[in-house]
Amino acid sequence: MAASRYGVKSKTHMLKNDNLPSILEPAVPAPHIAGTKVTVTLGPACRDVETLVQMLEAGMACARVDLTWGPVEYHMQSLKNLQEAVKRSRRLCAVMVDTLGREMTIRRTYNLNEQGWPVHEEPIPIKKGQILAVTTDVSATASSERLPITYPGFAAMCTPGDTLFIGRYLVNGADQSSLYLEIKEVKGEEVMCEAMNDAELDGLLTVIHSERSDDGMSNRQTDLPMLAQHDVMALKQLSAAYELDFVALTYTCDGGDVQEMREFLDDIGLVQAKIIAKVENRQALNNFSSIATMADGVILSRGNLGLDVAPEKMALVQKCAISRCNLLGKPVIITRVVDTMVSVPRCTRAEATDVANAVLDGVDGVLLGAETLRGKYPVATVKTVLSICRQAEEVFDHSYHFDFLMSEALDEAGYDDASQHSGSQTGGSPAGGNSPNGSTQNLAQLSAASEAPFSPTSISSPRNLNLSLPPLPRTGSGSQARLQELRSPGSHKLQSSGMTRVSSFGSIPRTASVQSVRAVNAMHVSPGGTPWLSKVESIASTAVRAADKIKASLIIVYASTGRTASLVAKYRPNMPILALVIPTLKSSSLSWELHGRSLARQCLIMRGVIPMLAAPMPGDSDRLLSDAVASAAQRGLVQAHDHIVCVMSMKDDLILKIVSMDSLGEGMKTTKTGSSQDLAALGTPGKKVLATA
Ligand SMILES: Nc1ncnc2c1ncn2[C@@H]1O[C@H](COP(=O)(O)OP(=O)(O)O)[C@@H](O)[C@H]1O
Ligand SMILES: C=C(OP(=O)(O)O)C(=O)O
Repeated sequence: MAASRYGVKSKTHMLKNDNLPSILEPAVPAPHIAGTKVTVTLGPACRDVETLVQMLEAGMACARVDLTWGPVEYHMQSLKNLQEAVKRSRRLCAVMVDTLGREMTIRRTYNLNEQGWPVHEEPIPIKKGQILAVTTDVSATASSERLPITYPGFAAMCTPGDTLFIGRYLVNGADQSSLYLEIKEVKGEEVMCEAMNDAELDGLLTVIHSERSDDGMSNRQTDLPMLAQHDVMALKQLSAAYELDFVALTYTCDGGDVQEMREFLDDIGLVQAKIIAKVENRQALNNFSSIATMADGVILSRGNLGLDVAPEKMALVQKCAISRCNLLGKPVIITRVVDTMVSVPRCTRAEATDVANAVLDGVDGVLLGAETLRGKYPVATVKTVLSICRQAEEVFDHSYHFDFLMSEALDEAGYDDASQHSGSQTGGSPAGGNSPNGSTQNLAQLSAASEAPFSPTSISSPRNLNLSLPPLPRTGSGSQARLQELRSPGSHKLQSSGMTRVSSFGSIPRTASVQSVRAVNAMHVSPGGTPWLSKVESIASTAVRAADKIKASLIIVYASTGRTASLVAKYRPNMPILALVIPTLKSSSLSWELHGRSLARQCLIMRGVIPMLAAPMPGDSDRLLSDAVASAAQRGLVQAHDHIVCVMSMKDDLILKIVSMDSLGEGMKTTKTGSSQDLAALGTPGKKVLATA
């Protein structure tokens, strides 16, 4: 089980319960929301206040507005409605803004309907076998013969033999509005293509280019700007009016993109917003380790990914990517779960199995797209997905997951005590990180099309997950320059800082050095060959182990950045995690602001985490905890005599504390001295402090 510098073990599904009759019993209706979180795309089908209230009550944790489509005024109104629904339902909901970024679309005229949502006129019919041009000629009108594309550099991206997919925004790829094309010739600004199927092109048409070649991919997508001008304007406008918790980075190419995005968000004052990197093509899979390391979370855009990756590789890519995110402790979300529910009230068996398998794989959440944007059953979709998740969580083998993480012990490199181990390690494993004999498969290899050499047996090898961190400089140079252009003149922070700025969500701080980030791959084995953990992660994992051993009903984690809470969530305890967010006072120019609400909402995307915002300036420490416990009892999270494991601090030391519920189940049992019950470590009641960080 020891970790290897050649890669880490892949995780297989282990069911805690394989008794069929008992599996058929309904999942105990949980008083809290399922551990796995649902993000909903707001659009015409669901953005009225009443539907939003129903989706919140059904368990929606996060709402996404997507700048790819719809005017910013439309999204402003959606967020206004959401605010009202949150107030009415008294439920927390995180806000995610998704960017247009490198997305390419076909230029078509449209009108705005009375709600301000764009509607196109007649669909464009295409016949299988016909030749048509995708053109960069801006004067062209969209027709069956010529389709003008938004990206001026498009023709330079294309080579005969490449394939194109043109489909309605958020389509499933199998409906009438999905067109597959093969590029035959590139003539100046006209890319001549043959249609592979009949289609009726309707709505906003997105274009996905897939290179024919697997080796030596040109990665020309990198030349597209990382953010569109529209994104920059919209992010500024939306953030002036609403608190934005997450920004989704479309078509992330590598970790460098995430760094640039962080710089940009900080520059426009969105310092609290977390970055969720969207992994949508093979290039992103090639650079997956750097993306997952730098970002606060990852969305596996399975629709787009599925167009660039051979079908037989998709499941393997998904499992591999989820496993890596789990090892890094980064929230990971998948898309395209129940496409069928766009038009019918019940998902297919394959979709239901897919959702459950993703939960067993270790996913944190699912993102609903067309299902809620334009689907007929948005509320039923949220309910269906969450009940599948809840049922799968019942059989998720938490101990196996815990042991898997422990055996690999991949930790947050470059943070606190990590650096002391790095010296003797960084030279040991090359940045490419594959085994010397080349036996390790990495994500890039898994994603290669079927004609590339690939041994199907190798995926079952325990040494298949190579967590190598690819070099930071990327293959293209376009986006960095363009982002500089988008910023105010004279801003050269990126070049001058000399530091790699990365995510701090439960893992690596923004100011970690390039070396420490690169050392991620090398540092999960100590010089002596024994896996090791940072102190915080050691406490977080110990809390999960302790909670398991004493059969606690709840883990309470005090939170100010969310790092400790996310490390506890990483170990996927068998019980909910209450993240008790302690608000902090921060000065901004002349005024003081209370911070904490955004973190509470951001905790909503972590599997198993239920955020609770503590009162500002809470009184004494014991009171704070007993109030939190009483509140957890009111929410049905704990009952009489239950145990609760708490991760908190005392002076500057991080400690574990185990408290018990009173016999009425209303609050915490207190000791004779009136303070909370004994501290305990791994079932050793009465022992004080356990570890410090
Ligand atoms: N026993 C306690 N009483 C009061 N406040 C506490 C106690 N333990 C922790 N806190 C507060 O909770 C917050 C948790 O911070 P920290 O442990 O750094 O979490 P994170 O990993 O989220 O940054 C801090 O503001 C800390 O002061
Ligand atoms: C790109 C997305 O996902 P998919 O690739 O699954 O359509 C999305 O939902 O924004």
